Amino acid sequence: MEEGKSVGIIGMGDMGRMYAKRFSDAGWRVNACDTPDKYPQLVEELGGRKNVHIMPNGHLVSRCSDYIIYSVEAKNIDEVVKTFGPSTKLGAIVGGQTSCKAPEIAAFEKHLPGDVHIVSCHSLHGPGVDPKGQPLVLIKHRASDESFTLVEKIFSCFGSKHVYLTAAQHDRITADTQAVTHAAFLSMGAAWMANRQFPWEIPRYLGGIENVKINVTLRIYANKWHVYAGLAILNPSAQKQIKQYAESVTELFKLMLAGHRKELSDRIHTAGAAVFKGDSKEDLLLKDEVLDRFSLGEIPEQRVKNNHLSLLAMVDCWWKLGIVPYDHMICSTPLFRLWLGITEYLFRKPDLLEEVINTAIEDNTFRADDLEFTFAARDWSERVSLGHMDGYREKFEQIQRYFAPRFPEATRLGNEMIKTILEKTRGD
Ligand SMILES: NC(=O)C1=CN([C@@H]2O[C@H](COP(=O)(O)OP(=O)(O)OC[C@H]3O[C@@H](n4cnc5c(N)ncnc54)[C@H](OP(=O)(O)O)[C@@H]3O)[C@@H](O)[C@H]2O)C=CC1
Ligand SMILES: O=C(O)C(=O)Cc1ccc(O)cc1
Repeated sequence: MEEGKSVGIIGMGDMGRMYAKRFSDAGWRVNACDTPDKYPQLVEELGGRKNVHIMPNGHLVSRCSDYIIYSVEAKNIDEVVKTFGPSTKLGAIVGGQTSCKAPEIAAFEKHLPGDVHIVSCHSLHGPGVDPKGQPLVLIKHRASDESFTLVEKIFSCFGSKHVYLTAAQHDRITADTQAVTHAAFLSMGAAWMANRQFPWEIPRYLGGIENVKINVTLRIYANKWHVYAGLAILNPSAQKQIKQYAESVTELFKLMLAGHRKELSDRIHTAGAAVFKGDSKEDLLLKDEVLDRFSLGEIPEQRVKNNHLSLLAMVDCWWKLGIVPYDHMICSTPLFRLWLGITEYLFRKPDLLEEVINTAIEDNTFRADDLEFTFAARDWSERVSLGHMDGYREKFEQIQRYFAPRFPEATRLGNEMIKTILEKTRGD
């Protein structure tokens, strides 16, 4: 270990704990705290762990640690850095693990003493995913080469792929990848609840890419609302993406309702050509046999057709915004790779795409589902544009309660699915 250097972690939630366990297992001294009320509980849970030192508050962590990571809610970052930043050890390095860097860097610049170095980070995966091989964004915002080298050395135990970005680049890319992906899955959950459906009980939503939709939606709703609210509402680039997604959903749905086959088909093919430029015979990111393995329900013998409005709108949205999602693979999360995997699966199979367009025009049994999905996409977009955390939370937690009984099984299956599928869709 580098001459007794220590890591401080402020915020011992899901990500902070994962970091603390991995750093301490690698031999680094970890000084960690959460809010003072959680001190006794944290001491009991982790106090006996080798190299881990639980402290009552962030002042104590800040004054004795060499690299301090704020792993708190993005919405609280200003307040927390304001409180503990002035206690930072002279010449130490400070970083944050929030999913949106504009408010985090602003808080550091505002509240940290001038002698403190700033190197921020962002693990592009949730706490239950093995960091090995996953992207880890590192932002050398205000730091000597020596400080940056120390941070890289501390993180080397993760085995993640280091991606070097500025804070602004980070926020632009994560708006394209994370924020808009989450908008799609959040809307699916909202639509299923509005129709009082549990999709794993409905043949239309079982097997193949439907499994990914269900598992990922439940995975998002099983997580904490503030993670998604933070990266949608606080990221200055995210609103535009989420708004375009809602517009794409609405416009495609109107073409379907009006039965404008040619216009719909032309638009879908134009968008597909812009996004999926490569050779259509290239290996697909996802394959049927993998997709079918992870079902929460009994897969019907005969696959039920779907018009996949959510996927068509995603490609339309990328096209309208000039986004080529493959350009972001190096900086992608597991859920983004799954999402890209299923859109690619649809658009690189011409027969399936034609079937989807026919279904969209001819099969009116989807209208109720699509209507609710369209309302949901627009409602999420409006809540994000209004910028009210409480409005976002209320909707998220209502839907969370609806799906909660299935979280344990969905999380287990989702973990397996992500592990299997990610082996095939690493971000390189
Ligand atoms: N979960 C995920 O999948 C990922 C999350 N992130 C980001 O990492 C950060 C942490 O997320 P996550 O661990 O999931 O969230 P959690 O809510 O599990 O953890 C945040 C913790 O910080 C605590 N906290 C708040 N204020 C203080 C304070 N003043 N002093 C000490 N602790 C405090 C919170 O306490 P309390 O609950 O009482 O407020 C909570 O325990 C977020 O910014 C998130 O966006 C990044 C990658 C993935
Ligand atoms: O993979 C995803 O998109 C997730 O939902 C998990 C996640 C959430 C927040 C992050 O900042 C990074 C990863």
